[in-house]
Amino acid sequence: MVDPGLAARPTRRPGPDRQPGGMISVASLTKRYREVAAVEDVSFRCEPGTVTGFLGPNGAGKSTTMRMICGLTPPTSGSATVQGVPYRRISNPGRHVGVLLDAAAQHSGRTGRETLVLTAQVLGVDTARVGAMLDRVGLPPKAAKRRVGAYSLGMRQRLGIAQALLGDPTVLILDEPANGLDPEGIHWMRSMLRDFADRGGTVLLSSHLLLEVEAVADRFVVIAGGRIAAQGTKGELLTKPTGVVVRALDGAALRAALARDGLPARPDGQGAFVVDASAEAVGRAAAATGAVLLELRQAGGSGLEELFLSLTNPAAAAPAPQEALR
Ligand SMILES: Nc1ncnc2c1ncn2[C@@H]1O[C@H](COP(=O)(O)OP(=O)(O)OP(=O)(O)O)[C@@H](O)[C@H]1O
Repeated sequence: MVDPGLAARPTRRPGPDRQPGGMISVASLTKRYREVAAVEDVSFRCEPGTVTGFLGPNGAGKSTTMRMICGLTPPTSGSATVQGVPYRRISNPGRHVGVLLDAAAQHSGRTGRETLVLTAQVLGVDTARVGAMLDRVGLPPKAAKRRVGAYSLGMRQRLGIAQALLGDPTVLILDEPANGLDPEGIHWMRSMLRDFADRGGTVLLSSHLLLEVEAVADRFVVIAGGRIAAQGTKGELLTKPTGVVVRALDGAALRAALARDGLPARPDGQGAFVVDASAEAVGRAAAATGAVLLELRQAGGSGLEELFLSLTNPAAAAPAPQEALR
């Protein structure tokens, strides 16, 4: 549904009374470059109040998808909207949607401060906000006076995030924003994004590094070879732990003991067995034959990283239950 106010208003008053973030909606988005299918039939939604981690290996199609959402690359087919409106139809979009797609694309001859002052003027934002914004992203006054051409990648990322936030948007679309950030910067960015979403904002955040977004994202969209490989919350994507892992000094004796008690055991490939039974039942079976146990614990579910690797590079990880994910 189109929000008529979004396209009609030239600017929107920022402040505590701002509207909740808009929905990002991507429907059957496809982009082909001659024979290369960069993005194929990709659909997902990002809800207000959430951080969506957009994950995939190099060349998976993340940047192309985000460029299509932001109206920079025309799709071959399909559509993308922000709060019901195609990005290009949003009036003064920087007041609604903060975008950082390529931190290296900033004008290298301007200082950081000049870059933000210019952005503020274009957006119709009070240039007095620039100082506070530089402070917020951790660019000290001395750095703000230097030309962007002399900035490190991490400093450019901070400047790009400041630019994205300057119009006090309710939606953030950030492509690999943690690239080049130091550990303190990554920690700061996570807190900033979490706080942004917790105040009702909508965040779409891409990365090829799962662990980078795992700490902050509510939902994950995994893309590989231009197609959606999986999407959902962490809870939806991971298999639940079942059974116990048990290891004994004498594995063969333990297996025989478990079989005697009707407890089927399968080797985990590392000298232990996974048994679909309670720890007590397994412990009692072992005790009855005097087996010496070296380990007895609850089996873990599949980790998010293992899942990500199995979806994006099947050769690198044990198979994941993909059928359950689609
Ligand atoms: N302008 C273009 N012309 C031809 N092919 C392109 C173009 N832009 C992207 N591609 C191809 O589309 C595919 C997806 O690229 P894209 O940059 O979207 O991936 P990505 O997931 O963002 O990768 P990375 O993590 O490395 O940034 C790649 O095979 C890429 O080579």
